[in-house]
Amino acid sequence: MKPLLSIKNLVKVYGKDTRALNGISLDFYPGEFIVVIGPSGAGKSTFIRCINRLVDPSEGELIFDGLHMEKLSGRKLRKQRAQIGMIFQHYNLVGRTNVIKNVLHGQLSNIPLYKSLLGLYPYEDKKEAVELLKKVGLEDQIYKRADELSGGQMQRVGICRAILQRPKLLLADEPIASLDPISANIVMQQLHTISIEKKLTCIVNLHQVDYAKKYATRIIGIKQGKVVFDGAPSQLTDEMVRNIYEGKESQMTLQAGNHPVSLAVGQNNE
Ligand SMILES: Nc1ncnc2c1ncn2[C@@H]1O[C@H](COP(=O)(O)OP(=O)(O)OP(=O)(O)O)[C@@H](O)[C@H]1O
Repeated sequence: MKPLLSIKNLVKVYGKDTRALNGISLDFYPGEFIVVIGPSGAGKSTFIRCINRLVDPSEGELIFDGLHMEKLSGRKLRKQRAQIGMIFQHYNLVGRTNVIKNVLHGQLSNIPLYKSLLGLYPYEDKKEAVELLKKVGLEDQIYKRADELSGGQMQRVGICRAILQRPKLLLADEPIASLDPISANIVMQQLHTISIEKKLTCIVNLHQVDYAKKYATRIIGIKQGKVVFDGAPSQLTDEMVRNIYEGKESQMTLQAGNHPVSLAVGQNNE
């Protein structure tokens, strides 16, 4: 199978010497639900933001759907980025705008500016927006201002907006980090269900290893800007989790699904 996204030797250096990503190479395949875990400051957000070029990589290649993302700019970059949905920790909704309009914003890149300013969204988009909102249990909140919703509800709107964009790849940067446990569970469940229904490839940054094990088809562990685990949830033992979060020398190779993967727990990053 051809990867949807192929990342080669990705490096990100902030300023003079903050090496947030230290040579990451990974292939992601259609339909995978990937969860990225790792300690604070490991480079998870930087990694996910390099993929859609919210952060510009310093070195390396990002081949998404056949195009080199790292080489694109202007209209071409916007067009390619429209194929990648993004869910943010702090939702990034327009607070004063109602729920359905926030969801319809997912289609902004596909309709002329004057139409969006006049609120002239295609009927099909409005229909799908309502269907998505029903799916996440927000059918009664459609005309409510976004800033009147709870955090969990806001994130469910964020999911609908990203899905309405009809992306090939969905990125989620700590989607449940600001939520209480009950809302977090609902959001993860809905994100997972919708991704499967829509046959989306998902890359999700999480701090919660239990959620990673519950939902991921594949877990990537990042530490000090390097991949230190790449495998199926069943292969992630408690000791490996400790190693990812604490640091210990060991090196092994695993087979994750159909993809041969190399696993290096706590490898030396110098
Ligand atoms: N805009 C920036 N300018 C300078 N340094 C940055 C910037 N963003 C991140 N960093 C640094 O890059 C490293 C990786 O940060 P990043 O936010 O990617 O990690 P993370 O794993 O997502 O952490 P967390 O789980 O706490 O969000 C850290 O050392 C961080 O301080």
